[in-house]
Amino acid sequence: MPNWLLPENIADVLPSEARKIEELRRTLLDNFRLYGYELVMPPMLEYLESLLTGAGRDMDLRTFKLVDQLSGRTMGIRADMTTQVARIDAHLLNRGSVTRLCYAGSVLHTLPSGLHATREPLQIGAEIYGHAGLEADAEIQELALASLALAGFTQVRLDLCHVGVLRAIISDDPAAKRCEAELFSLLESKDVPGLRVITQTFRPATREALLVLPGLYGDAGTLARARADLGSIPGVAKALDELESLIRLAGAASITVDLADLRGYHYHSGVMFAAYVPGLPNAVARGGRYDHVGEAFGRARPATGFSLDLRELARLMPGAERKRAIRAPWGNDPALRAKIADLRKAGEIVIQTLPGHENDLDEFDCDRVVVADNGNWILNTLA
Ligand SMILES: N[C@@H](Cc1c[nH]c[nH+]1)C(=O)O
Repeated sequence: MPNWLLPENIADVLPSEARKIEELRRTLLDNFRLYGYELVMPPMLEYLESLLTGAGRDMDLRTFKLVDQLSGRTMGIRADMTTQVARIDAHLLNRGSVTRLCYAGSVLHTLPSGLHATREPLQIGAEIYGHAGLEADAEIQELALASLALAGFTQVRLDLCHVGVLRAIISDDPAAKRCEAELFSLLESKDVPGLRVITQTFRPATREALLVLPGLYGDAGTLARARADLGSIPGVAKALDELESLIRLAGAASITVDLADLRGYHYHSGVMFAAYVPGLPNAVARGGRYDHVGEAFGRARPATGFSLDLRELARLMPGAERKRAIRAPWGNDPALRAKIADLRKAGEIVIQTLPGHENDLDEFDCDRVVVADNGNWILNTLA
């Protein structure tokens, strides 16, 4: 085995891809800043208990674990940054008012989420703490759509869901509550035969409602169907009201509803959404409300946010144009060095040709060259 072989679903990022990713990272973070989001940088690894606080079993399975040689305690490498940021809000900042935070960093997954998915996504996201109203969810959805638009995706569909519907259905049925984790995964995969089997021991009303859920997807009219089928269950109407209000707040965005699309790490507590672009089966961004995570860190704070994988988004973006650049000779002449420094100060890429490499191909599209002209260094256009 060659010693440079990388593990499965782990890859180097080569220059042209790295440039796309990095430019997108900067663009999105700059845009978050325009909305008032402050950048935070949680650690790559931390003690397992704090890392998994508030998150479900899926996150535990996805987290790489190792032993800390200093303390002897088990540490985990983050698989998701959202709960870390919730901890920062709950413990470190201790602000009473609304706090908007954003972040970008690598996360690691023990297992890939799909056959070709990376195990090292580059997660970027934004979160609002301290506002329980749907206005915060609407802002987060707007920001998710704005981020995708900045990446060149204008035809985006938002798929809405509400975890309160499932929770309301099973709340009075102890047998169903014990199977909550299994129900989540059966609903996510719309596995109706599986649902039929698992619900056999549930109350008939719970069973009936759960078997209806996978079919409740489509345009906003789905909410009326859901009301007719499930509206009498305490708690369901409130969740559907929230979805309806959010659709109204979202205005022009293209929105669909899928009441079984509960994918995620199961820390969400209310409205959830997934963003889809044409031709791709997997969501390019996910988000939603997770009001109880802060509580686990000692401070209950309403919370909502979204995140996406920059590597995946950059891969899907139309090919980046090669950057225009200037070629310059190598030399020690102070006038040449000053000319090059001025050009770089003005934001130009200037590549000095090292001796013996005059005929090498450039990674950059060099359309100009610095040449000597009567004792001056001037810029000439390259054919
Ligand atoms: N981090 C979540 C999405 C999210 C961000 N904030 C709230 N939810 C996920 O990866 O599914």
